[in-house]
Amino acid sequence: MAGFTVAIDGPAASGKGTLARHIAESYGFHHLDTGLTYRAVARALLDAGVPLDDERQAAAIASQLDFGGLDRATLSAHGIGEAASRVAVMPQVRAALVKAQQRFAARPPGTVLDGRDIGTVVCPQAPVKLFVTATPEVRARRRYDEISAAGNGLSYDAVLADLKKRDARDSARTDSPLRPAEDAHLLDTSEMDIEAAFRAAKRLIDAAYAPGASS
Ligand SMILES: Nc1ncnc2c1ncn2[C@@H]1O[C@H](COP(=O)(O)OP(=O)(O)OP(=O)(O)O)[C@@H](O)[C@H]1O
Ligand SMILES: Nc1ccn([C@@H]2O[C@H](COP(=O)(O)O)[C@@H](O)[C@H]2O)c(=O)n1
Repeated sequence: MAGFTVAIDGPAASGKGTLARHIAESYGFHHLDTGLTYRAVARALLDAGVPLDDERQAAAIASQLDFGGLDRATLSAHGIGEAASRVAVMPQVRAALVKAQQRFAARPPGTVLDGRDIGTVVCPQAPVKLFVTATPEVRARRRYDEISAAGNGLSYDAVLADLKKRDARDSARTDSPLRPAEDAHLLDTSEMDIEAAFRAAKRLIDAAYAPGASS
């Protein structure tokens, strides 16, 4: 019996991961930040001194990735996002990761996956799809605050430029570009705090989710 899946997509630093974690905690669902899977492949290539565009080696790493060992604290470093988005253009890497992400998505009683292609490719049958956005300036401000609080010295302008560059690459790639699924609910959090975004998502989930029933 398949579990209930909440599919969350959106551009960098839109707040999709924060929202996904709140939903998972509130409903007792398993959460997968699929961005970490692309980041882990990029990290492994960088550590091994392998060029980021070596599709064969990248796909081999992707097909053996241990989803249980993804360490958000180290992989979420700002610089790895750029490397991950270069790795994420390669179809063989995506195919390997999507297969494992789909296995994860079937876990009972339910799952929340966040990324760029969850509603369109990984879980097109998900009963609830959210596309989380905010203006580039708001997203850059949030990410800048996060990076500054961690003691790192990037300027706001550098963060904004990085986010725009990564969003452009993610949206323009041929395989599984960043875009909302046709049946996704748009959630613009530019003027919402984390709690308001969660309340809006909860209304949509509660309208579709009956605990104990299969999806
Ligand atoms: N609605 C919100 N209001 C204010 N701050 C928020 C909101 N949502 C998220 N944040 C903050 O913005 C930053 C980015 O959020 P988060 O990491 O969830 O984004 P993301 O879309 O998952 O990013 P990435 O694509 O890099 O994985 C975090 O510091 C988070 O605490
Ligand atoms: N489903 C996904 C998730 C992520 N990516 C790529 O990984 C990069 C890093 O993701 P974050 O969510 O951690 O920022 C992202 O820029 C994408 O290139 C993806 O393609 N598909």
